[in-house]
Amino acid sequence: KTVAIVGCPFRGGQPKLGVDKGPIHLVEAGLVDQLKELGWNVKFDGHHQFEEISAADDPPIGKLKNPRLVSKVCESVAKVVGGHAENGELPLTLGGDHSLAMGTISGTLKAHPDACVVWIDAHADINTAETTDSGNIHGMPVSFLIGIGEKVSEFAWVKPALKTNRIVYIGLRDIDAGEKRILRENNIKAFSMHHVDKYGIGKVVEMALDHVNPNRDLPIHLSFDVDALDPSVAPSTGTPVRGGLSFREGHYICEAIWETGLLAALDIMEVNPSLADGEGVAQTVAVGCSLARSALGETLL
Ligand SMILES: N[C@@H](CC/C=C/[B-](O)(O)O)C(=O)O
Ligand SMILES: [Mn+2]
Ligand SMILES: [Mn+2]
Ligand SMILES: [Mn+2]
Repeated sequence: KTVAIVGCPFRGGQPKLGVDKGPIHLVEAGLVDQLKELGWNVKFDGHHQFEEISAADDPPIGKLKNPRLVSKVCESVAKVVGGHAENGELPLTLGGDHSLAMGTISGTLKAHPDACVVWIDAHADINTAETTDSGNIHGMPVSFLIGIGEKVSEFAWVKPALKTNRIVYIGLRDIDAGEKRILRENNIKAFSMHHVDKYGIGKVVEMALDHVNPNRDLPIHLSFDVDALDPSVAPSTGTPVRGGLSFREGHYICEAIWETGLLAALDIMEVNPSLADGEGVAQTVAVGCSLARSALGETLL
């Protein structure tokens, strides 16, 4: 089996510097060799170089910031991820901010139209152009993927290919009012940290998969935003929120998804190596690598 690492040094979906350095830190922590150790044939053709669009050429559209840049980058990522998936490889996208998931999931759905999405995050990332307060597009990718909200012509390439019953969230705890309404109105299944506390992570993952993959026969795209983890576990990330997943809960999710044998694509997003102190950065990068390993077959026994 081949895993294709797609390094995406991109920060245009959010304002903090440094998240574009996530991929290089993850690779330099030894991720390629770690995956080879697990028996994977690893394809890594270097980090993608995204063409810049100057701020002067990319004024906000409504509230949306860097819209043309985000759109262009995500469109190219969709082609790359879709290409790897169509080659029968497993694309492992390293972010970079979570707006990239507009590209990765579009790519996966092109190769696997019946794929379901397991979205691990403190946030729902489902704001539309109308509901966003920040205008940061890393808070919006899911709305484009399911095709809700006013159309933004720059994003016309994003097909509404994700059905609302094919996505499930785990780890939510910082949702905007508009997003709560969208989740409710679209009957989108979401397991917050309340549910994790109430049922335990094992039951939550089972219920999540029962919802999006009842017969365990659909390919799974796992999109993991490291801010789903508690900030004590992954401090170096742009939008940390207290009360998150423990180290083990995060890794359990990845192990359980691997156990299904249905993993088709993986995103490890929002590692920003420029925010915490040295120890916190090393810890966050190491957890990004270990989550990837767990999702790709590393077991404890
Ligand atoms: N909901 C907030 C936060 C978005 C967080 C995005 B992240 O999950 O990708 O970190 C916003 O819309 O700005
Ligand atoms: Mn490539
Ligand atoms: Mn996110
Ligand atoms: Mn998040």
